[in-house]
Amino acid sequence: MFERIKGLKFHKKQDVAIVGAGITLFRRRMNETGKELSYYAVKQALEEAGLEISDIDMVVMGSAPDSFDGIHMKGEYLLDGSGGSNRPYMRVFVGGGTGVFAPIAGYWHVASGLADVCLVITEEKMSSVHPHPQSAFKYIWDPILDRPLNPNLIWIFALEMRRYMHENNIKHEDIALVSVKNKGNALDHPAAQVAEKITVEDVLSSEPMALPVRRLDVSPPSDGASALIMVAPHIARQLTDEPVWVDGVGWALDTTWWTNRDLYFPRYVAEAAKMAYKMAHITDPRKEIDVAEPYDPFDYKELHHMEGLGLAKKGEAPILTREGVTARDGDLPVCPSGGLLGVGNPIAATMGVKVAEIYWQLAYRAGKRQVAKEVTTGVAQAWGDLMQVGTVMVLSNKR
Ligand SMILES: CC(=O)SCCNC(=O)CCNC(=O)[C@H](O)C(C)(C)COP(=O)(O)OP(=O)(O)OC[C@H]1O[C@@H](n2cnc3c(N)ncnc32)[C@H](O)[C@@H]1OP(=O)(O)O
Repeated sequence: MFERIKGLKFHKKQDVAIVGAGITLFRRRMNETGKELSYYAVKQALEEAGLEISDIDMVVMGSAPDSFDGIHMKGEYLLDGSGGSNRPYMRVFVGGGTGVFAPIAGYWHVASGLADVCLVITEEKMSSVHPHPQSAFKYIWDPILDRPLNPNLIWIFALEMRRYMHENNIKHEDIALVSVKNKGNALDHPAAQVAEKITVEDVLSSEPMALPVRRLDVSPPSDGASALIMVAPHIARQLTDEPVWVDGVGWALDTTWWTNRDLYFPRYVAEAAKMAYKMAHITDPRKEIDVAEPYDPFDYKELHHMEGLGLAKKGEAPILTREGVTARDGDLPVCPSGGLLGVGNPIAATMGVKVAEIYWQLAYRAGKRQVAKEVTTGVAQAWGDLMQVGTVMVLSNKR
């Protein structure tokens, strides 16, 4: 098969299905190593797929900066817990975008025909960083122009949130609704760290971090792991009557210079989505996507990313949220998992609340989190790196 995606030539040997997923509890897990967390997630995914570790052809590991676990070359460190020994194993990494980039790399392995069964495992252990995970973020910036300003992520997101609010004339109340929705949805997620029934007033009166950002606008640092099993069609048909297929993948990185991007719109997500939608033959995402998991480490980011994904026009995502369209029983459920705001944010391991959640929704295996409407197509997206990467995957339960 030959497809051409936005100037790229792509030879697909076979389709790719997801047949199992696993996720650990997201918490400060000081007593367990990253290897142990990885093992728990892999075991759960294999059990769901009905496979043994000996059935795995290749392993893709995704994890964000080494400094979180405090172990240089952490891919090698995590190899044993990830089931990667004595088979082809690779680590991929685009910071916070890794939770969707790792399954994109799993897709390459199977779609190219190199593997029929690929295990994708993502892990993060942020509690290892002293005095606080924010101190590790300090070292991701340009050493000459950015670092002397001593930025942390909260400080940077305050700039971006302010710009988004200003450009689209959006009030903090409208943004806070995302936190209320996602923390409420997370009450039904067994892995959740900060699930809570809260109000807009709770968000607006929570501790100021770097205004306009307040504590309840923000996801917490977490430890955790998640896993996915991606297989060729002939294996999928042996394992399940309900495989979920990868229809499109896309990724894009914008410049790392803050001054050269307009922070009100995530162009990197729009470029990544364009690539994934083209591959999935999606021309009108608002109509054709039934359920979405955009990346939501901060409440305004869900809105920002919905607009980047073409699920809402620029400045329209807060209106859809206010009207209940994005609720779990709405016309376009967004973050039915509870997202990073409710389940937690162990950076790369959020694959378990993004791609895995869309897989569970499309396989009708999401239990209490299952959205009310009938679903055939969903999109998962992640963001991060130096806050300029978009990674997108479109899934569907139809062939
Ligand atoms: C690409 C991306 O994903 S970008 C986003 C990357 N992630 C981040 O930047 C993390 C952002 N959040 C934070 O750094 C922190 O939440 C802060 C700085 C806002 C608050 O941190 P602190 O007040 O120092 O809290 P600290 O991290 O010490 O945790 C203390 C407790 O509060 C909880 N907590 C921390 N932050 C939050 C939060 N935002 N919401 C709810 N609970 C929280 C923790 O779970 C912890 O509970 P535990 O003791 O039971 O484990």
